Amino acid sequence: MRDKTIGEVVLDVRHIALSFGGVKALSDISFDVREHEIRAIIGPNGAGKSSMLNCINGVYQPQQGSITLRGQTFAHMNPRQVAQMGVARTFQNLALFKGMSVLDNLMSGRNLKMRTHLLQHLWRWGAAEREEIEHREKVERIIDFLDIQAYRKTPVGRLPYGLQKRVDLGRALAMEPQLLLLDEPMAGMNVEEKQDMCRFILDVNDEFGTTIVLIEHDMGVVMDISDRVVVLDYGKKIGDGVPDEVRNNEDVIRAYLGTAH
Ligand SMILES: Nc1ncnc2c1ncn2[C@@H]1O[C@H](COP(=O)(O)OP(=O)(O)OP(=O)(O)O)[C@@H](O)[C@H]1O
Repeated sequence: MRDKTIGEVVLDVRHIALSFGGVKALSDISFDVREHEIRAIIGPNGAGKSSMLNCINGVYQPQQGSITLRGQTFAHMNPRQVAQMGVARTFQNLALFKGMSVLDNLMSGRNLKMRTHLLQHLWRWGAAEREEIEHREKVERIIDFLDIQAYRKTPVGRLPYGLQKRVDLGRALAMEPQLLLLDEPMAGMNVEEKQDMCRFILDVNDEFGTTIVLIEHDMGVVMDISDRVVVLDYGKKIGDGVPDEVRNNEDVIRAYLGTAH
């Protein structure tokens, strides 16, 4: 494990329950995430991982439980409010504008950070221009960091899937998040692309100090990079701890042997 300092609890999930009609997607789920951690949520298909992430970023409203983000507890917060609290997210099926360039997609990630609005643009050209330059500089830094300079003008839809996932990570990073939620960032990638993505996740964590919650159904991929792992199965938490504890947990072994993973 790398040498790094794990801090205070920044996200505290308590007794979350979520149902869709008769389907219990999540039952009494509790776990916490500490500053600077890479925290994985793993589990077989349908275990409730995406539902959990959707509760954290305000897309789903759980019927029970609470989520505390940097000391602020919320029952009903919408995704925009959560984003304004410094939480960014990538999506399993990508949330990119396929016809737009890499650069413009990354600029779209800075929307929340833009202070000057249309009216101000009309009255205060200078301020708006300065702000635009500042945003572009931030985005250019992310482009360098993710090593995608060669594609900055390319429409995202023309890029191979692995690179599109990297751009989606860049769009989330453009929000300068304190907490980054990654929804299966390695899904659908070949081995080399997975290694690259692991490297970028570790670098984001190291260089920006970003706390990361990562969901994945492939246990092997996340074990090397995660500080602690929560395991869900059929909406219940069956394991929680450092990778070695989770690897040797009998309930976890049983859940994974019972599936095709
Ligand atoms: N919007 C929804 N409406 C109805 N049922 C849902 C909805 N979202 C999730 N579910 C159900 O909740 C359960 C958990 O699904 P979820 O997508 O959270 O699991 P997952 O662990 O992310 O699975 P996967 O690895 O396949 O993405 C499943 O039974 C799923 O069918």
